[in-house]
Amino acid sequence: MVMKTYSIGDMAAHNTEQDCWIIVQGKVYDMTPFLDEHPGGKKIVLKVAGQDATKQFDNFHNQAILDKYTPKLCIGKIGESSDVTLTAQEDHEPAEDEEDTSIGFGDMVPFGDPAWYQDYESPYYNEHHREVRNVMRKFVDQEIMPFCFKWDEKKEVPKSVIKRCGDLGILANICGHPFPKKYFKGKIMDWLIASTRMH
Ligand code: HEM
Repeated sequence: MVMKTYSIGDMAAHNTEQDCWIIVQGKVYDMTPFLDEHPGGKKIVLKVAGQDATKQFDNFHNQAILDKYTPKLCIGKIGESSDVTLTAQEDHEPAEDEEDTSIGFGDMVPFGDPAWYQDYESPYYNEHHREVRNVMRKFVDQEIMPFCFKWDEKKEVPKSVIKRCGDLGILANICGHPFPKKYFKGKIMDWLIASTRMH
């Protein structure tokens, strides 16, 4: 069967929840009917609607998933002539001290997520949490996600990653309070101690 060819320019108009196309490995996928079923949630897909999401796809899935869903969702391919790239921003994460308010967290279903996902006012959810959340997200996006499938296949997480978690103060989370300070250092540790004092 001959595949319909689209240009990058055609993609831009299909960037909403009612009409959501993405490019993965040069092919065009109409995600609209699949958004509500997508196991990773619809919001993450909508972030890359109308764009080339190959990198994001590769971060979270393997080829078998693409092969399985191609007959159902693929509507064509990107034509040769499309020399413009409209790649979804990989480095979208906010700077350490900056909260990304462009989009919330979770599925944004009212009462479907914990209230703090959507950044509702809360006396308990404060700046410390937001800072820790930003650092954690950045760490996971940059240092965990790109490698997690490889580690999964090897059935082994490199020791250097555990050490890095220790250096960042993340390992302290599993120790509970009082934290064994001498083994942990870093900003997160300071925040954990500060927020524990506040509660
Ligand atoms: C052709 C397009 C896509 C299809 C068919 C698809 C399908 C799926 C499927 C079947 C899963 C469950 C995987 C599993 O259980 O192992 C999944 C999970 C997920 N997908 Fe997609 N997806 C697509 C595009 C995307 C894109 C573009 C993103 C990101 C921008 C994304 C983000 C995620 C995330 C975060 C998960 C959850 C991963 C996890 O829990 O380990 N997906 N997707």
